[in-house]
Amino acid sequence: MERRIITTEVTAEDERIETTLRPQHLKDYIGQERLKSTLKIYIDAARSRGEALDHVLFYGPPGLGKTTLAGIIANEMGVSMKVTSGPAIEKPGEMAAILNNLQEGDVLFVDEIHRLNRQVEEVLYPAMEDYAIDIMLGKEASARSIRLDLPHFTLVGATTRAGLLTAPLRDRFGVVQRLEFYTPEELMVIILNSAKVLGVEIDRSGALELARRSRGTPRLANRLLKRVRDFAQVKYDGVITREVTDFALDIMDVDKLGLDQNDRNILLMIIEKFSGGPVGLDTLAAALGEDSGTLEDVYEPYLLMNGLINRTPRGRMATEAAYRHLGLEIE
Ligand SMILES: Nc1ncnc2c1ncn2[C@@H]1O[C@H](COP(=O)(O)OP(=O)(O)OP(=O)(O)O)[C@@H](O)[C@H]1O
Ligand SMILES: [Mg+2]
Repeated sequence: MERRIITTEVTAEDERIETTLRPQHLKDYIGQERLKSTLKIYIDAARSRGEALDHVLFYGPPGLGKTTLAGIIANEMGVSMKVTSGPAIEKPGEMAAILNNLQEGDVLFVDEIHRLNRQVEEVLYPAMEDYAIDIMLGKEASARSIRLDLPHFTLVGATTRAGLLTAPLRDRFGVVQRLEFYTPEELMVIILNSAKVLGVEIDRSGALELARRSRGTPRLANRLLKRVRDFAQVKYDGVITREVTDFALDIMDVDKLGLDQNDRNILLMIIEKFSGGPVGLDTLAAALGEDSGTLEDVYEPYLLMNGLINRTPRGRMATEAAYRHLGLEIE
């Protein structure tokens, strides 16, 4: 698929602005109310006992704030955070070294944790359960393993693909939390905050419209805010209003629901090529030239949430709302 402004993948530009826009404390983190109140209880309890927080797994679509939450946990616990990711660690020894360098209470954040290979993952089992690693010394007949104690630490794992996590790994997390899409009202608050940090002038109706078209995703909201600001500066007097937002997002091909051409292509494919469905995930992915995992975890959740597609035992179906949204007649 074509490169899109509304991609939820991290771009180089995002990396720069995300560090400045990322909330540092729970009280500044907008939305995810249920998750926040649960987390707050665990954090307060661990702190009052003077213990490390239990291991936490965050899952959900990209750009909803998993990495941000990991940082917040470290800040709230008053500890440091070490960051790594599933694909970055190739050998068990590398994981053992990372674990061995942690300080008491530290947060180890493992992004894309579903991509750890099996041997590396096995190092985590005793580490998470008993705060220990087993190290093999010697070879073959003379081989023996010694157990090395680790400081009590908190593993925070993040994944967009919870279904790919192995059961033994998933079971070792005491806290498992799913991130939800944000409401337009929540995104509006995030946008107004970001605008302040970026020194952009925006009015409430501009912010709300931008929020409605950001696919429930803060990362997109921040990215679209920056693009709309460019339009406001060049074409208008610098202030982002509803009119500027509409103008800019229409040009960027982001529609009223926040769908872009790629999202609409998925709906059109189901409707036109597969008579509205049902069509199996793999068949649909092949027809679109897209990876089925990406289709399922990146594109589908938002379409599902908006009631544009249904998942049935026989495959995906376009709903009446999808026909209506695209201005098509139901056959
Ligand atoms: N609740 C929030 N309040 C304010 N800003 C937020 C919130 N959640 C996320 N953001 C903003 O969105 C950006 C993306 O969030 P983050 O990087 O934490 O997402 P993620 O879930 O880790 O995504 P990925 O799955 O792609 O790694 C952050 O830099 C931050 O600016
Ligand atoms: Mg992240």
